[in-house]
Amino acid sequence: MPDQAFDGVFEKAGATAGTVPGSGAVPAVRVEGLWKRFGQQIAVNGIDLVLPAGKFIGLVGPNGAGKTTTLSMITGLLRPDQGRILVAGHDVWADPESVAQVKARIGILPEGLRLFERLSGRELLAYSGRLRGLPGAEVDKRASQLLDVLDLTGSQNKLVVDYSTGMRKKIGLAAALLHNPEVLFLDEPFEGVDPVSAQTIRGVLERYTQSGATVVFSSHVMELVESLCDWVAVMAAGRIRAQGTLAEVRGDRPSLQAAFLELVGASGRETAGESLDWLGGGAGSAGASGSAGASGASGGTQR
Ligand SMILES: Nc1ncnc2c1ncn2[C@@H]1O[C@H](COP(=O)(O)OP(=O)(O)OP(=O)(O)O)[C@@H](O)[C@H]1O
Repeated sequence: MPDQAFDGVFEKAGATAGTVPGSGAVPAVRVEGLWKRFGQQIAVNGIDLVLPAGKFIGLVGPNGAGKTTTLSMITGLLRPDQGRILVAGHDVWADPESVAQVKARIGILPEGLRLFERLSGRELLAYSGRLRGLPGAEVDKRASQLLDVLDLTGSQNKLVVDYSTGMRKKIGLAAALLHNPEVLFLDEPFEGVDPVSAQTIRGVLERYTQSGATVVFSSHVMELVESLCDWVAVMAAGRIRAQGTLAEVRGDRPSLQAAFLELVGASGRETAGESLDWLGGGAGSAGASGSAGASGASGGTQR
């Protein structure tokens, strides 16, 4: 869990950008008419999105909804076909210079995280910090604090290639936080992370948002989003189905999960699988007509 030792990293979130995150004046992200197509597939279908600063924001949607594509365009990794994106008031795709300016203000933990495998965890942080232009002593201090809080001090000299999935998420998160960004984008940050590490990550992120910074993360786990986020955007089939405070998106449904299923048109899927009447024991696994020979070399022996 974050403690006093961590104050130095987050106490002036966004100070390097010269703005006051969380003031409410400028949204962390504003997206207007955003489109992305891959061949015949429309991944992002003309979306508008406003994500307020200083919030813990969940971007949720079923598989293939367009979440990763949207986050990639917002973070300057993938060029949109059409539309405008402002991050902390800066137009991401206006020109090459603006992409660089936005990248300096944000941190990213992307999907399918690719790290420099032949560096140790500590070397990776040192490299990330220097790449961000931080002085060496400051990088050392922050790296030590992050390694400590994320329970990686004991593994700091191990090569990243030898890290477990959860350790990779944590060192990736540390690298994304090191320069104290204004907005942090995380694609499935809790995937493959054990409950103890998840709790640690959660504590770090909560503290970070309390300092005025913004976290935008994608997830499939509604309970997690419901317990962490104060703002939610629901995406399906390349469109935004709902966006607003957790209470607004949930409406009068009993849970975010219920609201989500309704919003993405998946209510009533509880009976999905009924057509798989051959699946499972005791349902006549040999089949109705003449399949015993194909499936039952043991001569129809049933266990
Ligand atoms: N590089 C690509 N080339 C072709 N199609 C792509 C590419 N990237 C994404 N897509 C398609 O765009 C759609 C949206 O994909 P995306 O990865 O953004 O969804 P997602 O919401 O992040 O899904 P998941 O929750 O499964 O990670 C999908 O139909 C996907 O197949």
